Amino acid sequence: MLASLNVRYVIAGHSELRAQCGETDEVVRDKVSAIYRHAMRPILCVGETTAERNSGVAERKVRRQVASALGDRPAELVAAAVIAYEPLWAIGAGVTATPDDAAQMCTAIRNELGNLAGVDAAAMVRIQYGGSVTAESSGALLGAENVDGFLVGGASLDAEQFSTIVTG
Ligand SMILES: O=C[C@H](O)COP(=O)(O)O
Repeated sequence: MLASLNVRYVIAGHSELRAQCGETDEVVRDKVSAIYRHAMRPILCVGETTAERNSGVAERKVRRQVASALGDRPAELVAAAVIAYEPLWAIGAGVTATPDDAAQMCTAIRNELGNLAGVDAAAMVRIQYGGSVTAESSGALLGAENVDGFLVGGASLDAEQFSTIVTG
């Protein structure tokens, strides 16, 4: 149905669905398969909880989410994916990851994509940051290594602010 409406991008693995609707890594992989099967592109959401960050397993968790959804797929499909790194502690929280934190995780994601599909495919993947992005924080975050754009939530409800994020 989405494909027949000319939808091009579909979100999979959003943290709320993972947390509240039992969307496991296996379900996310199946969703991503369905998205590709219908010639659309997945926006794969990944991210860690506060507890996972504090206990030092954040990067391992996020890499596992990426590998589970995109591993063993043709490089051209991996290249067509968008990854949204959305740390759960930042979503709708008014707390934004620092540019350094975002860069560190987005670089780890790019490296994992390189392991899965090669550096050329990995370089083509758009990696977004999501989590309390505002017009004030967007400039510095966009300057962070391997942050290619944003998945904006609350700030998109304010036309002026969203416009500032889009135009820079
Ligand atoms: O899914 C959540 C959004 O992408 C991020 O929402 P937020 O910008 O309100 O934190």
